[in-house]
Amino acid sequence: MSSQASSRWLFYCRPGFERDCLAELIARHPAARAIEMAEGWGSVRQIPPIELSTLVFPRQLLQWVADVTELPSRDRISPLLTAVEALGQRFSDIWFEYPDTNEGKALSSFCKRFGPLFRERAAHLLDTDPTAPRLHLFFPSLERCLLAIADPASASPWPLGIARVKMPVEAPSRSTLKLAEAFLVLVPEQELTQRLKPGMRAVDLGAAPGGWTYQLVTRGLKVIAVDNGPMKGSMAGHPQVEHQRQDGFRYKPRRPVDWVVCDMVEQPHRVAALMAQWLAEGHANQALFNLKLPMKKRSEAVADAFELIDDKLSAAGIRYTISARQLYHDREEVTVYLRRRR
Ligand SMILES: C[S@@+](CC[C@H](N)C(=O)[O-])C[C@H]1O[C@@H](n2cnc3c(N)ncnc32)[C@H](O)[C@@H]1O
Repeated sequence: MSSQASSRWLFYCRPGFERDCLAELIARHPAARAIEMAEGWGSVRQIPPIELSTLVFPRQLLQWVADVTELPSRDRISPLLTAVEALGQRFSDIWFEYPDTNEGKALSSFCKRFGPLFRERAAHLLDTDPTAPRLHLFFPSLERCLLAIADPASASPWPLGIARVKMPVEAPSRSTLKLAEAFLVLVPEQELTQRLKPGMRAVDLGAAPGGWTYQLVTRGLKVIAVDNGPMKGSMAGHPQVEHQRQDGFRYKPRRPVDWVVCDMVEQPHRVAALMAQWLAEGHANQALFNLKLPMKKRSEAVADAFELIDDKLSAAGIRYTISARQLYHDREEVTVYLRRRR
């Protein structure tokens, strides 16, 4: 059984944050309505196309085109192929996806087996043009598949919307993964090597035990690590690291640095105000920081932090760009990249 519609959107997110996605979409487009909400994903209607990079909670946003239900276990390929052919389009690629949940793990094994078999039968629907739309076959269960389409230029370039990063063995904490992922997701790929390069200087506020500092050091930066706690492992006494045992809310560098990063566990409005102050006073041109979220009204807390940053930077006459995302390695928090524009 298959049904089609064209003005619907499918989003993926961290399980438990579906309502935050919806709140964010409604804040942007008050006419937006939920069609379906499930663990780790949801579908909405009545919103015009939105750039994923301007959203915080969704990891992926795709145009929802069809819903194929009652897939028979003996042959899931035929009904799906019929539904895909009915779209009358060719695709640069086909991705096989599932919710990022415990149940999704079983679906992941299924997708690994099913993907190559389906792709073989759907070879005539593939286009060599890499800018052609990408087809996503999203399996909420073994019996159901949502067909959705991505514009490869604006959708997340990672399966499930998750940029996988490897845990480096020498990093002193798992938090290191957060900063590694943030650089991939929040800094435009073509700009990363210019904006983050050897010889630059950074301040890491709330640095201990040193996972974020490690990411900066391995990219050739010199880091002032501010924390009353000890730096550990490879980051203790490292020649590129100057450890300052000071309060991160009071510390200011003697001369401007290229980056300030901040992972202090604090109220989001305090961190937002501090980061805006760093840019407004010219201590750094780029800031990357975490905002720890409250239990409720999380999208409002992010919007309030953005407003506070805008008030402070506008008052100082500073033009800036800001983007934020709840990363795969973020739990009850989001990561923000704030950059002064010349
Ligand atoms: C989540 S941990 C940081 C982990 C670190 N980013 C890493 O990757 O290893 C938070 C750190 O912030 C520090 N912190 C909290 N409040 C602070 C303050 N006011 N000044 C300096 N450090 C602070 C804590 O001591 C703690 O080490």
